[in-house]
Parts: sequence; structure tokens; C-alpha cells
Amino acid sequence: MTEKTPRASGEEAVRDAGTVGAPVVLSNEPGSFARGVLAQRHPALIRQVRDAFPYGRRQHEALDVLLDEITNGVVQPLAPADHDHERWAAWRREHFGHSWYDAPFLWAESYFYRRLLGAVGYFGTGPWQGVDPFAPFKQAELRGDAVEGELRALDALASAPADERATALLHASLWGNRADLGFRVSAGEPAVDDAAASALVADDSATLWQLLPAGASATIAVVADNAGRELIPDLVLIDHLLEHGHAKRVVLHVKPYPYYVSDAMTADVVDCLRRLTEAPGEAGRIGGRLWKAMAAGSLEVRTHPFFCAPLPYEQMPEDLRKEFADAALTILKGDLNYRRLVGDRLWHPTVPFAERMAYFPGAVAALRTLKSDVIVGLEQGTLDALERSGAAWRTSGTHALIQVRP
Ligand SMILES: O=P(O)(O)OC[C@@]1(O)O[C@H](CO)[C@@H](O)[C@@H]1O
Repeated sequence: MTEKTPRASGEEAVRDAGTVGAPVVLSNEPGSFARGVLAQRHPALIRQVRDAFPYGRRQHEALDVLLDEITNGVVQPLAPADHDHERWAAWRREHFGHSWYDAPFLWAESYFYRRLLGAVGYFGTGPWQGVDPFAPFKQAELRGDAVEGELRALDALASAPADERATALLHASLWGNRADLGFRVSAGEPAVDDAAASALVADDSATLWQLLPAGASATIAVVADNAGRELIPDLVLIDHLLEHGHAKRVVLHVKPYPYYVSDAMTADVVDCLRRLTEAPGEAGRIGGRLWKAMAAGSLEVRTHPFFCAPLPYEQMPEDLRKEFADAALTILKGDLNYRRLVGDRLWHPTVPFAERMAYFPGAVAALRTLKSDVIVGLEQGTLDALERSGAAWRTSGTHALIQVRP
């Protein structure tokens, strides 16, 4: 990867980024990761979605209009009749009529997905209503060899000591985030377990386990990211937390509608649970336990419109704030959740995670592979080594982090 990554170093940058607020990530810098997403990933996605369904003329025309708009035009508002017209206008109407590239990266990406769903009739009243345009990719992944192999590997893990198993499952959930389908649109298939390239740039896992002592009757909130290859290990980890008494109840938060290609919705949870229950051996046993946990209420799936909002978690609504306040720990999965958690800004990488998390209503953990420019909470020595490596460590998905604020 040769894209430009922002470089900020020295005490001045720390002071500016930490106290005044760092610059918001925009997509208008030539050669930047964000620009590449808008200029290459989004048109490629329109092509992929168009090819994946036998859409009618209406959808093809709407996709043509969207492609032209994101390539040559300015951001258009939703139609007044759209159910969320007002909501999106409130979420920064000032970007309408201006270049997609000048809007904050987070806003532009989120709005692109909303518009893509609109173009294929997801929110309409016609026959394509509620048809997930990303479902074929998610389903292919779930049926693929990689998932098959990962499920089989659970047999060997079943007899491992509990703490070894816990670490392995936490890491599987973490690295599962590398498998997101949107990432593959532009980066190609990520290298599988390339130990040399894969590395944890921050690891607060000891703190995470301290927050979840066995036998505590805790509720844990898990804010999911991608379906398929990420959600399966998330569910396996959830089973471990419930089975070993780290939690009495887990609330799994998913997206209310398709988002960022592979983000999980309730339908994806069902598909993953079915995939698990139909598997032989340990995977099948885990699936069976989780299926029962859903019925018993010890595993609950929830969703909220805020999960598809182009806003930082700092602006979360009161009901979600209360939900997270009541949890012994909230675990947020993935890159997009991380961007929203710490703020989609070019923070100096050594700004402490705890400082950025001061607003969060309870204990919080981020499990994320690095797939965008945003990062906080690094030790200076770690940052120096990463910068010296010359690799695109911020965006290539080869590095990951476990950051926790008790
Ligand atoms: O949240 P996820 O699934 O880990 O990652 C989402 C992602 O692929 O989308 C963005 C670019 O489109 C990046 O922030 C990130 O790489």
C-alpha cells in the first residue's frame, strides 16, 4: 500500500491533538486512505451489488444516478418522502450541495450506504423492500472453506485449559474483524495468519479479564461489527463468557439495516447460529447452547438506529447511554465502531485511550484490526517502531488492538 498516512509526532502535536481536538478525517486529501475509499471502494461496491442481483430497470437507473453523483456531482439530499429525510437533514444538512470529498469521511461513507440502500429499493414499498444487497457476499462467506476450517478448529480447543481457551477465543474474535468484506473490495484477500505481519499494537486483555471475574452475575454488552467470519467467533466468545460464568447475560447489539457491506443484522445472527448448530462437534454444541440462551434470555439481540448514525458515540442517545452504563463491560468490535468511539479524527497516536473514553458511561473495550487512519493509546516506543517499519500499519489490517478503559 502506498497511500499517505498522516504523521504527527512531537510534543506539540500531542498537546494540540489532546486538548484542542484533532482534525476531522476528510476524504479530500489526494493519496489518502479516505479518498481511496470514496473514489475506488464505493464505485466498486456499486458494481458488485449491481452484478449480484437480477435488479430491474428502476434499480439500475438509480444505481447509475448514484454512481454519477459520487463520481462527478455533489451530495444530494434524500427525497422529502423518505422515512429518514428529516433524520439525515438533522445529521448535518450542510453537506448537501457540496462535494462528497469535503464532508467528514465518516459522514460521507455512512450516507453513501444509506443512498445505496435507497437505490436498490431497500426502504421502498416494492418487491425489493428489505432485501439485503450484501446478503450474497455474506452467505458465500458463511459457506466458505475458511469458516469450515475455523469451526473444525474448535474441536481441538474444547479440551484446552479454560484460560488458554479464553485467550484463543478472544483473539479469534479480534482477528475475525480482519475478514470484513468491504475491506476486501479494495485490499484483496487479507493474508491469513501471517504471523510476521500480524501484531497487537496495544493489549489490555488482562484488564478485560479482570473486569469479568468468573461467577459475577454481570451483563456484558457486545456491539457487533461484521457478519459471517467475524460474527461466528464473536458468538463463540459469547458462549465462553456465559458458560464460564464471566457473564450471566450478554446483549448483542446489531445494525438495524445493511451497512458497510458486511455489518451484522439480526438476520445474520440467525444465519450464524444456524451455521453453528448444523456443524458437527464442538461448533454444533456451541450453536445449540447459544440457541437455548436466546430462548432463556441470557443472550439477547438488540438494535438501535444510532448504530447506523454518522455520529461519534460521544453523542449517543440517552437510552443507549443507560444501556452501556448498566453493563459490567461494553465490548465494541471493529474499525468503524472504533472510529466512532474515539472520534474520527487524526488524534496523535499517543493520546491515552482512557482520556478519549472519559465520556463513556461504563467500562469499555475496543477489539479492532487497524483499517483506517484513526488510532489512539499507543506507547511512544510502539509508534516509533511502527513508523520505522514503513508499512501501511494504520490501514492494512495487519495490526490489531485490545484497548480497555475500566
Ligand atoms: O468496521 P470494520 O468492518 O472493521 O471496518 C470498516 C472498514 O472496512 O470500513 C472503512 C472504510 O470503508 C474503514 O474504516 C474500515 O476499514
